[in-house]
Amino acid sequence: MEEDTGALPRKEDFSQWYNEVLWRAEIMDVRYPVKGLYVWYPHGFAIRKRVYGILRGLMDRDHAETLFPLLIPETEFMKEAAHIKGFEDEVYWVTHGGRNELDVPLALRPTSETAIYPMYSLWIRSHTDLPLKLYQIVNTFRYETKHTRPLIRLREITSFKEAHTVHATREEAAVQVETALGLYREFYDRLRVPVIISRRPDWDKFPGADYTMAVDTVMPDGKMLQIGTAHMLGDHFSRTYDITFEDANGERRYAYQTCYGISERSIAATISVHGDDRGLVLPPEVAPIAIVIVPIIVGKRREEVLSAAATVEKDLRNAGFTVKLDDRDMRPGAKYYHWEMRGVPLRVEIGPRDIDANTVVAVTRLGRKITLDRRGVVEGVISVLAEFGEELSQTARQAMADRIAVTDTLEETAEAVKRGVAVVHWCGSKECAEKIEAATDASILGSDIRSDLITVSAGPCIACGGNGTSTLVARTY
Ligand SMILES: Nc1ncnc2c1ncn2[C@@H]1O[C@H](COS(=O)(=O)NC(=O)[C@@H](N)CS)[C@@H](O)[C@H]1O
Ligand SMILES: [Zn+2]
Repeated sequence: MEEDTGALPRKEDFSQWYNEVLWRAEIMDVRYPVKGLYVWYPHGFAIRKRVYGILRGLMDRDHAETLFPLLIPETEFMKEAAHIKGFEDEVYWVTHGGRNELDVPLALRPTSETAIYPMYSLWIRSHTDLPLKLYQIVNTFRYETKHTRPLIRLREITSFKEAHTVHATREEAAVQVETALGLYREFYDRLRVPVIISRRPDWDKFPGADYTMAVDTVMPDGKMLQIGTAHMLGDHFSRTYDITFEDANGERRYAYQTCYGISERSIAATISVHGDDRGLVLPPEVAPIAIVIVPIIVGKRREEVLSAAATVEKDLRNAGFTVKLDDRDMRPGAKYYHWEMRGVPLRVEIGPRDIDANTVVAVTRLGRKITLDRRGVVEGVISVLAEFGEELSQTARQAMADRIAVTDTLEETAEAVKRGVAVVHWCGSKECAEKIEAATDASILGSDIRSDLITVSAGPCIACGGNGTSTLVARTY
């Protein structure tokens, strides 16, 4: 890859910072000649592998992973009216095989309900087949007409985790939606990314769903990014795709369903929330390299320092860390710059003084310097990295808290959404929503808010004075 040249834009110029850090930290190459499609650099792919390793670990607790075809026949795709309406402008179609025109055009899956549910109809017969909880991690395709952005708004979503569950009752499906939200909260806790959960207004729900619960985070520019959704599908799709089961009394019943998805926006959020002016800052759990060892070579003790560094590298690797010993013939400062850009959480420096004192110096990516006893270096590193992870969580949580404002008037709200999310009382009516969105140049994100940073309350709608409940208003990606 191209070598580092010059400083990054400051993080407060977030848009430029984000674009530049993607290539300087070797995450994505955006030069692929199809709009909305991008290429994973190996370093970015290694981060993706760890992020989705965490997600798989959580999903595999009580889901089974599977894989459905990419191509969906028009006959199946066109069955669910609301679903089609929501996706008809976004679907890519395959119309030819070679020079032969296909008798049935095939959709590239924008999401997989219409690929999966005809098969669920064949598989599900009895209540003993329920609940069925499957997921897949695939690429999906959406002909996004808004501004595309790497990891954030793609035409090929390369890392689309979609879960599709089937239940005997609406109540059980509703519980599953809550379970999915708990799983997403746990996933984002592991990425040290703070989230706010809310229920999307009806006009923003998933096409064909009863309701949509969304997981959002505040980005450094104050805009909200939707980084996960969980949908209650009710029995809409089971009636369309004839997913029925025989209940305990032998009655044939329509099933109730949910689906919930996460994409590489999870990685966009991790990069954006934790990064700083020197580049990536990665939580230890997702860092391809957790520790870089930099030997401080002075004068004639070069060999001694290098061999001491190699021993520490061996000890840390045997303890299970991914460690890199950077023995390149470069100034230490240039090495620090290189690894800070790539978000390595911990640097361990070893020089002649450390050998004599039988210590090593640990420096976290956030600049905390700790001298560790050489003998206890593994235990020392374990606790420094644990504290580092906690520090990331707290810093990110505080940054989000600083961008949440409770506002009582349209004017205050219009101000607040310039730098973050406003919590207002809204009566739930469409006309008031339009008034609020027009006055603030922002969007109603949702009510039924779940966040320990926000106290939900009732109060006069800021547009009409009627009975309102706490609702999020913010600019969005
Ligand atoms: N164009 C896109 N690029 C990147 N991520 C996207 C894009 N569109 C949606 N997402 C992400 O994918 C998540 C799931 O997409 S969705 O449309 O809301 N839901 C579904 O497709 C359901 N079938 C859940 S599996 C969204 O919450 C959002 O975080
Ligand atoms: Zn109102």
